[in-house]
Amino acid sequence: MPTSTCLWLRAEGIWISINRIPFPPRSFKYLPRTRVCSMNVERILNILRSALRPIDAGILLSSGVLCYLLFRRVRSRRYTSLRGPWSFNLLFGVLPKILGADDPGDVYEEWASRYGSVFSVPAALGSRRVVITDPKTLAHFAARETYGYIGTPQSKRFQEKIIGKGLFWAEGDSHKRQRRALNPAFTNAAIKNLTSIFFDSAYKAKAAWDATLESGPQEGTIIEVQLWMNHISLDTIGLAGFSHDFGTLSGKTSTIATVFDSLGSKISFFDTVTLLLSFIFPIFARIPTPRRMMLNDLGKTMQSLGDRFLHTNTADSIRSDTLSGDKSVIGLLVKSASTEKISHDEVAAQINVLLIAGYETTSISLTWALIELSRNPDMQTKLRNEILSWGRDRDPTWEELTAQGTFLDAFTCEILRVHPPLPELHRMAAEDDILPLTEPLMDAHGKQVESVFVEKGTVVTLPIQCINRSEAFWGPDAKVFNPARWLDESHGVNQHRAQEIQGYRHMLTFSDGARICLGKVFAVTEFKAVLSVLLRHFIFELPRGPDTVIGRHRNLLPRPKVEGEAGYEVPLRVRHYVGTE
Ligand code: HEM
Repeated sequence: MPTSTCLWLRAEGIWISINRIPFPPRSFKYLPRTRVCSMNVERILNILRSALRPIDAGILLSSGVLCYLLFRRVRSRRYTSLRGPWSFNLLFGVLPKILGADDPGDVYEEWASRYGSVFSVPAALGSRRVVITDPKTLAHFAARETYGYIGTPQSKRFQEKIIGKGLFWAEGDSHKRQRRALNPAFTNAAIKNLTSIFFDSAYKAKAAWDATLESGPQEGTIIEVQLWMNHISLDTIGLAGFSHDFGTLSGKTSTIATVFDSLGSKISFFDTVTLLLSFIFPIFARIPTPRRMMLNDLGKTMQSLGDRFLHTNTADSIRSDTLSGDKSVIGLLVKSASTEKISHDEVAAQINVLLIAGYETTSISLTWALIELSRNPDMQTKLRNEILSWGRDRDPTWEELTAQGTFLDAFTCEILRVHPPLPELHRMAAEDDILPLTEPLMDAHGKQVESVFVEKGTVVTLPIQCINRSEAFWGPDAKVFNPARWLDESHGVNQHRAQEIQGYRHMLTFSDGARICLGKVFAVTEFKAVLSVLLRHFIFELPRGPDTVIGRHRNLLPRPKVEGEAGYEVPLRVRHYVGTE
C-alpha cells in the first residue's frame, strides 16, 4: 500500500491504516501520539466509513485475521493438540451447527464419542475452544473456578457494562467476599421465610386464570402459559429479591420484561460482524449497534431499579424497626454489607445479578414442567394426587417441599436434568493449566496423553446439557424424560457414572464449584411451590395432543415453544380440576 495514501492510527494497541489520507500528513508530525490515541471512537469510525472503500476494508480485515491466526498457530505448538471436528466456516466455526441443532447436547455427545472426553472445536474467527466431558477434568475445572478459570473478556465487558461489578463479574478474592456477603440470604432458613411469596405469586396467577376460565367454555380455555410463568418468575424475584413489586401478575407491563424479550429478536448482520470482530479488536465492542443499544437500555433500567431500592432502603433504615421485617435477599445483604465491606455499587449490582440469574431461568423451568405434564397425562395425575394427599385445601409445608424421595422432588430433578435453562458455559484459562483425565486419550498427532496441557487464554466449554443427558453418565435411557429414575434405588441415578459428578444432585444445571448457583434452593423451592398450587387447581393439555412438536426459540436463553406458534408461545388448554379426574 503506497505510504502516500495512508495514515496510521494507534487505537487500543492496534495500528489501523486509513486509506486516502496523505501520509505523512503534515499535521501528523506535530500531532502527539496521545492525541491520536485519544480520538474518540465515533470520530475514528466516521473517518473509517468515509475513507475506506469496501475492498480496502476486506483486505484490511483478512490481513488482520490471517496475522492473528498465524500468531496463534506458532504459539500453540507447546500445548496439547486435541482432536475435534473441523469447520470451513472461518467466521463462526461450529457455532451455526450448535445453534441450529434440535439438541445441541447431542452434537457435543457425538463429538465426545468420536474424539474423546476432552476435545477441541472451531470457534469464531478460526480460534478453537476446548470442550470438557471427563468427570475428573470437570472436577478440576470446578475446583479452579474464579482463580484459574475466569469469564472471557467479552462476557466481562458485557457484565461490567450491563450488570455492574456484582457477583457475576467478580473473580478470585472479590468473588469470595461478595459471595460471603450474599450467603446469609440464601440459607434454608432465609428461603423458608420467602416461601409465602412463592405461593402468593402462584395464587395471583390462579385468580387471573379463574376469571378467564369462568367466562370460557367448559372444556377449557387456551392460555399462553410461558407468559404467565414469566410473570410469576419476575414478580417473585422482585419481591423476594429486593422487595419490589413489578406487578406483572396484576396486569402491569414491565420495562425489564419487554427489554429481555426484545433481546430475543434476530441478531442483525451488523451486530454479528461487530461482535465477531470485537474478539480480536476490542474497539469494535464500542460500536452502538441496535443490540448494544438495547442492552444499554436494559442496563439503565436495572440501574434505576437498584438506585431506587437503595434510596429507600439504606442500611440504617433496614436495621431500624420500620424495615427490620425486610427478609428479601438484598434486604439481608444490606444488613451484612458493612461487615463484609460491600460497597453501595456492589449492592446495586447484586439486584441486577438476581434479575439476570433468577428471572428467565425459573420461568423456563416452570414452562418445561407444564409442557412435560401435558405430554404425560398419567404423570400429571400422579403428581397431582401426591400433592393432594398432603392436604386438599392447604399448601405443602416446608418439609414436604424440601423432602427427597417424593414424586414432586423426582419430577423437579428430571426437569432440571433434561431441560437445563443454560445449555453450556464458557470460561477462559487465566494461566497455563494441566487438565487431568480419568482415562488417557489420543491427541491430534495420534499420541496417547495422560493429561491435557492448555494455554493461558484458552476458552473452555462446559457442555451442561450434553453431560446432563449423556448416555455415558446416565445410562441408555438418558434422553428419556423419566422422573422414576430418581426414586429407583437399584436402577436409578445411584447406578450410573453421574455419581462422579458433584454439581447439584449430580447434575450441572446449576454449574459446580465456587460459582455453583447461589439461588438453587430458592429456585427449586419456588418451582415446587408454584407447581403445587397450579396442579391442585388446574388440568393442563396440549391442544394438538401430547405429541405436539416442541421447538426452541433463542432469547437471552433458549426457550421452549410450540412449533408453528409465534415467538416463544406455549398455548395450553387449561381447565379447572374438579376433584374427579
Ligand atoms: C432453574 C433456575 C436456575 C438455574 C438453572 C440457574 C443456573 C445457574 C447457573 C448455571 C449459574 C452459573 C453461571 C455462571 O457460572 O456463569 C448460576 C449462578 C447464579 N445464580 Fe442461578 N439459576 C437458577 C435460578 C436462580 C435464582 C432464582 C437465583 C436467585 C434468587 C439465582 C442466583 C444465582 C446467582 C447469584 C449466581 C451467581 C453465583 C456466582 O457467580 O457465584 N439463580 N445459576
